[in-house]
Amino acid sequence: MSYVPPHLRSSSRTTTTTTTTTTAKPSSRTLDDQSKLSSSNSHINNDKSSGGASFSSFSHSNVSSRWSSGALSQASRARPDSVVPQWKPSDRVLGMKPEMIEEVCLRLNLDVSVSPDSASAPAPIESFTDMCLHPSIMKDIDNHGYTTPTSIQAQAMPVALSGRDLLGCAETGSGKTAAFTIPMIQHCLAQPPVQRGDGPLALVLAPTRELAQQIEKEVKAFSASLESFRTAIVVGGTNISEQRSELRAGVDVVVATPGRFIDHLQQRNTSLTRISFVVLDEADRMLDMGFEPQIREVMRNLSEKHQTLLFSATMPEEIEELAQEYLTKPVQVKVGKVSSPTANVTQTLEKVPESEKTDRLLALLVEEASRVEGTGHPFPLTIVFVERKTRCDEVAEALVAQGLHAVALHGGRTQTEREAALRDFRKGTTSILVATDVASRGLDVSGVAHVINLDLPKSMEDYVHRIGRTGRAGSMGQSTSFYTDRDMFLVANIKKAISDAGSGNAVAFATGKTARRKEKEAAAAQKQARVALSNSSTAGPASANIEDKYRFMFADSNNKKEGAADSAWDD
Ligand SMILES: Nc1ncnc2c1ncn2[C@@H]1O[C@H](COP(=O)(O)OP(=O)(O)OP(=O)(O)O)[C@@H](O)[C@H]1O
Repeated sequence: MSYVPPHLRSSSRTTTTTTTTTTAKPSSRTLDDQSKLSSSNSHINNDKSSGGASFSSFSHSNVSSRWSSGALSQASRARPDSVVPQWKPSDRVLGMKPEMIEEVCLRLNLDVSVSPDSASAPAPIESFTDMCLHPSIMKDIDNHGYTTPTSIQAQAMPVALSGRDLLGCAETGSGKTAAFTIPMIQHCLAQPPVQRGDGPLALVLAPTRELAQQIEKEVKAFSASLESFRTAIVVGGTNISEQRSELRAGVDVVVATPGRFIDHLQQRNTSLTRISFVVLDEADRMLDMGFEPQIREVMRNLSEKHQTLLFSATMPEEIEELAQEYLTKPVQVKVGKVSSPTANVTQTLEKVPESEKTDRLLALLVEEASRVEGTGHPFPLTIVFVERKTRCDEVAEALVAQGLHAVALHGGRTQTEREAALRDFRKGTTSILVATDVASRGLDVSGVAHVINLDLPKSMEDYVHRIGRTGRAGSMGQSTSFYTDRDMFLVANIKKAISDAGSGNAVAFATGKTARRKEKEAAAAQKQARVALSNSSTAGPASANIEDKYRFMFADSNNKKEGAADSAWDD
């Protein structure tokens, strides 16, 4: 196959209208659901500060929110108090001795810590049965095919079920979603039923629409057997009026991107009044994307008695700052080394001049296509990450022109296009997804075999999340990253990760603002050095002899600061 450059081809993308996805089940919670729940709970008290106390005396009078009270039409009706489910694990777990707990933590590679003035963390639980969950949730866990909790689930679930705040960190693809989804549903079942005009009982905020939609599916899956459980997805790019009716009717759980959720609060379509369970998934990404004001606004206006869970595969210092501000005596659960690439992915680095990247990508993919041809196997699902939206379209077009099944996913496409791209990729009808960082966090597509970084990301954190789209849930994956001279600082880190993984030594990277500043400074210093070298080796200020491979560094388009928003902004 020969490569046709993008400028010689025509683009025929169409724009379509938007849709909305919401879940509504008819009636409010049945008595049966609640009686099953109380039988699955014990009668110990739970308290965030002590590890167990009752929230039953909770009152909303101290909530100073613009949105939290009186936001909806039925504001005059007294809101029921939130309840901390009086949960306890099985007697077997309750009887575990400290040395047994230590042995389980060691075996599951768990690092659990609490602040000195708070109660110790609940014991990790190695079976779903030992969690004494509502029978319908147990049924749905079974239907989902989960037999044993993953390490993060083993520890995070009992923490969440006991009403404590949590800072959870575990590698990509390790099951963090169910670690909060399952306890969240159990928590909601213990609350007085939601009525029309009530705000939700639980809120999950996620950085991108795709991730929010995926989490909503997971909530639905684990609440499928609960007749009355209602979940709403609230993301930008979809029909706001349908979301409004859904929210006003009253839902148990809202899964949202921050911007759109704030829109609904401002329009008084929902409120924070009844929220007693909050999850910030990929919180560091939300901060990166500029959602900090929205997150703070929500967190500041919540009722006093609520529990908060923060999850990510990387734990930059901003997250720890956020945790300090908004978590009350949290239990910190870390699985393995924090912020390191998953050991399930074989990482390869390849130096490719900027101008040759697309050709090299095509060669790689065409070679792969010939390898599977005639074997009866489909082309392995592959994600190609690029830096910018425009490049994303160009690369996808280049691949399609070669007869490969590729589609672009980025924040510049319509919601319908984004959903269709991901749906086709999930189904396998499109085997190559060319994406910006909008797809780098949390996306779980089973069978992704290869992640290719056509452009390296800006930080090690993003690298860890990107390559974590493969090698999930214990499967093995492969990553190939192209790099140029401008990426040398990041490349040094990746090389270290590869050599450490080779020696069985997962390495934790410095992450967060400081690390990113250092990465930027190092890149700028390298660039300056190259400019100086280039100037001194050429005849004059025109620097006409800049090698082609360095030209991108001087081109105007390269200086345009499109920022994280270009790759991943969502609302
Ligand atoms: N206990 C379990 N048993 C079997 N499969 C599981 C279990 N828990 C989660 N999984 C599966 O593992 C995959 C990864 O889970 P999930 O998407 O929650 O990972 P994650 O830790 O949130 O990853 P990321 O950091 O990339 O967001 C999913 O396909 C999920 O269905």
